[in-house]
Amino acid sequence: MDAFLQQFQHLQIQHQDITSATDNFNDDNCIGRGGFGKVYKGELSHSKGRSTVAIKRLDPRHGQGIPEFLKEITTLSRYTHENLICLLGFCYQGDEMILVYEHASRGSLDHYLNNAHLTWLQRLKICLDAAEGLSYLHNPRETHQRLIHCDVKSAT
Ligand SMILES: Nc1ncnc2c1ncn2[C@@H]1O[C@H](COP(=O)(O)OP(=O)(O)OP(=O)(O)O)[C@@H](O)[C@H]1O
Repeated sequence: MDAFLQQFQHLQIQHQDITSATDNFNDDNCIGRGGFGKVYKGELSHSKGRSTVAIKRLDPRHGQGIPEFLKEITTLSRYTHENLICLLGFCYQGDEMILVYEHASRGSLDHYLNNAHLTWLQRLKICLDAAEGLSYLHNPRETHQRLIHCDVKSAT
């Protein structure tokens, strides 16, 4: 574990910074819930500067453990594409396992797709952008292996 933390030191975020950013995981800052646990919105400093972020707090009752947490960090830190949400950092302190992502300010795609004002041209662009992101994952490069997502959806 020490070697892992050393390798990803640049992505580490202090627990105290996360509790301040979320007002101690106040439900008012909760923006969603998924397979990992609750997701909060907050502003904090991370590997790429300071911005609004999505903070995923792992809830062990959801069946995710340390191996899944470490795998998410190892995998996501290797993939960078404009159509993929970027992993900005993580916190592994005491019992806490937290992942920090770039915040998608327009929310889940399913809400966006329900917007009656969305034109067919815009819908087509969304399809192509999503396909480009997937194509990037599917094509192996020097920095990463081929990745098959297996769970692509517009929301939870
Ligand atoms: N980066 C983000 N920016 C904005 N909102 C987010 C972000 N990540 C998650 N959310 C919100 O939190 C909800 C749950 O996200 P999460 O990724 O945990 O669930 P999921 O997509 O079902 O993942 P899993 O497949 O692991 O269950 C999303 O539907 C979305 O509303």
